[in-house]
Amino acid sequence: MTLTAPPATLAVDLDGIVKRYGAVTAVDGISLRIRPGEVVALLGPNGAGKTTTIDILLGLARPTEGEVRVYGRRPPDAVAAGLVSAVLQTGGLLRDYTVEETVRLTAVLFGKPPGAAAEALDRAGIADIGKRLVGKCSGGQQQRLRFAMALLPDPRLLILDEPTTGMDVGGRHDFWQAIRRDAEGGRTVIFATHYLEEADAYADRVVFVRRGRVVADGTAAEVKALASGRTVRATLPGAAPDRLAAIAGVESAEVRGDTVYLHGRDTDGIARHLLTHTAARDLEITSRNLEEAFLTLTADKSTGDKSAADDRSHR
Ligand SMILES: Nc1ncnc2c1ncn2[C@@H]1O[C@H](COP(=O)(O)OP(=O)(O)OP(=O)(O)O)[C@@H](O)[C@H]1O
Repeated sequence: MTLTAPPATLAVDLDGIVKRYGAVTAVDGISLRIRPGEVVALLGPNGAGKTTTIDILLGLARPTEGEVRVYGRRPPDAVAAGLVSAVLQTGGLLRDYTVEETVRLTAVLFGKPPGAAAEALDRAGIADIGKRLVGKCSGGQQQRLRFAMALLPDPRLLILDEPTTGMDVGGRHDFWQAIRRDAEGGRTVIFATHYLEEADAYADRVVFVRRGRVVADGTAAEVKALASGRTVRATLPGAAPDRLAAIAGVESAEVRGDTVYLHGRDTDGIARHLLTHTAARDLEITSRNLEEAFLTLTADKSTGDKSAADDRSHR
């Protein structure tokens, strides 16, 4: 997919970003273009550079090298203009205020009319718990409160750094429902998460970061295919692994008893070969899940297609 829009219309344009803290290189050359309205998940193991990238987008850290633009502006200018806001994991809430008071106070700080507070509560899906004390809210409700507060400047870009850590399944579901509903109005959303199923379920696009670099970038389905291809499983008694590995398109072959497992990207071609040139039967083609893709892409011996990943990072 090629991006044809001029750079000024991009929500985020990171170009060759490097961030060093002394001897530590937290970000090692990230280039990423995000269009308005995209919901993008940043995934990666601990220390991959996700938070540092987010800090750079929020103007909290300055890159050592490279250029960054948020809606065509330097991050501090974009934040000052109310184009960007963030939902961070902890802090920022006063336990003895009610949910409604908290949002109203924040609206006053932003110079917004009281109606803005009611709208933000509604958008975050917490209008019904407006009278509840913040200290009595669950983790998920508190995150939706932070979301409501972040919505007050009506930002064009919303950034969330691991927003659902510690929430139960129901809380996470409700939180993401509120974010997704809001994003349907065209808001750009970037979130870092450790929950792969969240990226799979809620992001239009998944960016895998490892050691400060983008190792894969695409839809969850594309990233899964890029990372690990698919697997053809078949019953084929007496199969020799080296002959299977020689079939066009096979990247790895495994034999367990009478069952063979052939991994590759052109699984249709592999299946066709098995059916026409061997006695294989009971064929089954399966995708690996995002969890396996993640492990493959972030392992030290990555089998990810680096050149394809690089192409995608410049979309
Ligand atoms: N202020 C800092 N000073 C020194 N090193 C830092 C600083 N901030 C981050 N780092 C280092 O940079 C690397 C990237 O950290 P970062 O927090 O961006 O990763 P992350 O992907 O967000 O990880 P996690 O998922 O654990 O939050 C790590 O090795 C971290 O220790």
